[in-house]
Amino acid sequence: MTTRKHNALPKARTLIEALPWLTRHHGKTVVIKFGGNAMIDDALKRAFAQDVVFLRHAGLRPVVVHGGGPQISAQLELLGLESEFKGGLRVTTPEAMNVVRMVLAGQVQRELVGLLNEHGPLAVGMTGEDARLMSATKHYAQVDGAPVDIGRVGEITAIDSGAVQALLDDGRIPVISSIARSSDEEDASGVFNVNADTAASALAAALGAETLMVLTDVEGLYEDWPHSDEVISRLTASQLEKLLPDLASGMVPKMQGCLYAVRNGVRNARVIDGRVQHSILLEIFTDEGIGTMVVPDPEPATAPRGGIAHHTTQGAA
Ligand SMILES: Nc1ncnc2c1ncn2[C@@H]1O[C@H](COP(=O)(O)OP(=O)(O)O)[C@@H](O)[C@H]1O
Ligand SMILES: CC(=O)N[C@@H](CCC(=O)OP(=O)(O)O)C(=O)O
Repeated sequence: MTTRKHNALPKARTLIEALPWLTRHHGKTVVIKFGGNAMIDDALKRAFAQDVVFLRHAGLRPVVVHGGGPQISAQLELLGLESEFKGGLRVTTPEAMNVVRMVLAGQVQRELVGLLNEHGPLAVGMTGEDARLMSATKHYAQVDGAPVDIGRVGEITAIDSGAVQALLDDGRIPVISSIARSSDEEDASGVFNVNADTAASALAAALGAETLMVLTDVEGLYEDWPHSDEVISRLTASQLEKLLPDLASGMVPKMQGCLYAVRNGVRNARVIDGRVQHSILLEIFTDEGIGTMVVPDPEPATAPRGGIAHHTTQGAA
């Protein structure tokens, strides 16, 4: 005879807590940006893949846009090439462009596609070059108010999301590298390096996604980085716009992307801690939520009173 002691109530409670969120998100598109700095170890990458597959089986339409900044820098270093950033963007010589393309499409994307496909024939990798997904023109960085040439860095001019929509309709999970084709006639065979946060936000807007979720290596947007441990839990587009000039380094394209997304039809944009295993599920399916959420400005008639919401956490420098 075998006996079993039942203690299923906490598990059932967790599942029931997810019910309203499952109902709310069913059929909705979620663009998830997986930052290179959040891809710390194999366990985290596997948990990320499990979460994305979970979303897909729960009836959402997840799209992954991945980064790979640290991985590109490591490869450039191996080749004896230095990494330089201006205005948060990599100065991309034609030589570096080949490395960016090789690392993003040939290494990082392949690894994520492989991890997702351990769960079934789900993931399909693309770069922005495929099916004309992303077209771009040369981008000049703004340094001290002046435009600076940073090489083959692209500014997105058009998104053709048809192939991504078709993959989603077919139940697949698109995994996208942020390389764009040139939209300039005199540079027809050229390609551009696009910041992955920027690419994810442009794609989220083009797809009419419900949510843009950006996984990075901090808990969210700190109000007074690097001095304070206060994470801003929720803010409106206008509140974010006022903070933008004071933001530094990698947070600049991230928060610019969140602002662009919510101003172009995405219902909310969130920055969450990719170092926490299963952070995607915690954010989407539990009542607490983690990280920072940016929402569109309220309609004037329903404008809430009060300022930016915060939660204090451990860990900021
Ligand atoms: N206000 C801020 N709040 C949180 N992080 C900030 C802030 N300002 C700058 N940062 C920096 O931005 C980094 C995240 O951007 P980045 O390094 O580009 O990550 P990813 O590879 O995930 O895109 C953080 O690790 C932190 O060093
Ligand atoms: C123009 C530019 O800076 N492109 C980025 C593309 C990768 C990226 O954005 O990766 P993370 O999200 O991990 O930072 C780069 O070359 O590093």
